[in-house]
Amino acid sequence: MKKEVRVEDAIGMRLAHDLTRIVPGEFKGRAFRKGHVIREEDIPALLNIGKEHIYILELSAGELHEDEAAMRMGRALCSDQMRFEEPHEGKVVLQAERPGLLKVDEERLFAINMIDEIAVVSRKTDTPLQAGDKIAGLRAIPLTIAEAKVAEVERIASEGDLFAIKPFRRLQVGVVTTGSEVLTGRIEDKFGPRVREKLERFGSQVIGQQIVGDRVEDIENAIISFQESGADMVLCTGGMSVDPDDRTPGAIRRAATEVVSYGMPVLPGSMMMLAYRGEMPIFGLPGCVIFDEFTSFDILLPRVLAGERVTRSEVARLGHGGLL
Ligand SMILES: Nc1nc2c(c(=O)[nH]1)N[C@H]1C(S)=C(S)[C@@H](COP(=O)(O)OP(=O)(O)OC[C@H]3O[C@@H](n4cnc5c(N)ncnc54)[C@H](O)[C@@H]3O)O[C@H]1N2
Ligand code: MOO
Repeated sequence: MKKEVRVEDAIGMRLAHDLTRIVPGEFKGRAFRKGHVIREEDIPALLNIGKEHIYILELSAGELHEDEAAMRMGRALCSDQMRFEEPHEGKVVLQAERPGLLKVDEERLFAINMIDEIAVVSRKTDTPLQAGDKIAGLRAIPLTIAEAKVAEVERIASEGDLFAIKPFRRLQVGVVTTGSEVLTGRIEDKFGPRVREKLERFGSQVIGQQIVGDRVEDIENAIISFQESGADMVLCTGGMSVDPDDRTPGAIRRAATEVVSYGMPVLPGSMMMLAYRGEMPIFGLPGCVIFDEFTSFDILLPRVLAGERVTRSEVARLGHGGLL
C-alpha cells in the first residue's frame, strides 16, 4: 500500500525511495536516500526537484520494494568474476572484476525482459571488458513489484549463466609488414606501433616484426617462420586491396590451412582477411587499421583472444550494424 503526503506535511516521515536530482550537463544522481527522515530544512530542496508529494509505503505480502527487487535480481544474475553494489535510485549495476569477453545469453535475456515491469539492460554480447566496466543495469520499473515477477527472473537465471566473462589469452604475436614503400624506407612504418598498442591493451605482445616487400613468397615465408618460432598469431599489414602490388591475400591463402573470409561486411575494414594455419589465426589487415580508431579488426581481435574460432557465417552476420 502506498499513500501520498504533501511534503509540507511530511516532516518526520521516512522517504520510501531514493530521490533524483538532475542539472543538465552537471549532475544526475541521488539527492535524498531512501529512509531519510524529512526535516523542515529539506522542504525547499524537495520543491526544487519538483517533489510536492512523497510516498509513504506499507508493503503487503507478496510485494517487494524496488531496491529489494533489484538486489534479488543482482544476486541471481551476478556470476563468476562480477560484482554489484547496493541499489542507487532503484537500480543495481553489475560490473566486471576482470578483463574478458562478455557473453550474453540473448534468448534468456529476452525472456526476462518479457516479464512485465522488469528491465535487465546489458552491453552487447562479445563486448570486450576491462576490470570495472559495467556489464548490465537491473531494475523493477514501479516502486513496488509483485514478488512472483522477481522469482520468475530468478528461475530463468538459475538455468545457467546469463552473463559470463571469458578471459583473454596472452598471445605471442608476429607482425608481417608488406609494402615496397615501407621496405625501401620511403615512408616510416605506422602499422607496427598501432597493432602493438592494440594487443598490449589485452595483455598480448608482439614478439617480432618482419618488414617484407610485396613478393608473395616473402610474405608466405615470414608467416610460416613466425609460427615455427612459436608465434600464436600472425598479423599481416597492408597490400589487402585491388592494386597489382596488393599480394597479401594470395600469400595468406598459400600459408593457410583454412581461409575463413577475405572481405568482411564491416566498414571500415571491409578488406580484412581472417585465416588459420592449423590453430594459428592469421589476419590480413587493410590500410584503414592505421587510420581508423575502430574497424573490423577491433570486432574480431577480442573474440580470437578469448579463444573463439570465428566462422564464415559469424563474419557474414557482422553486416547488420557493421557500418561503424
Ligand atoms: N579501387 C579500390 N580502391 C580501394 C579499395 C578497393 O577495393 N578498390 N579498397 C579500399 C580499402 S577498403 C582500403 S582499407 C584501402 C587500403 O587497402 P590496402 O590494405 O591495400 O593498403 P595499401 O595499398 O597497402 O596502403 C594504403 C596506404 O597506406 C599506406 N601504408 C601501408 N602500410 C603502411 C605502413 N606499414 N605504415 C605506414 N603506411 C602504410 C600506404 O603507403 C598507402 O598510402 O584501399 C582502399 N582503396
Ligand atoms: O573497408 Mo577498408 O578495409 O577502408 O576499410
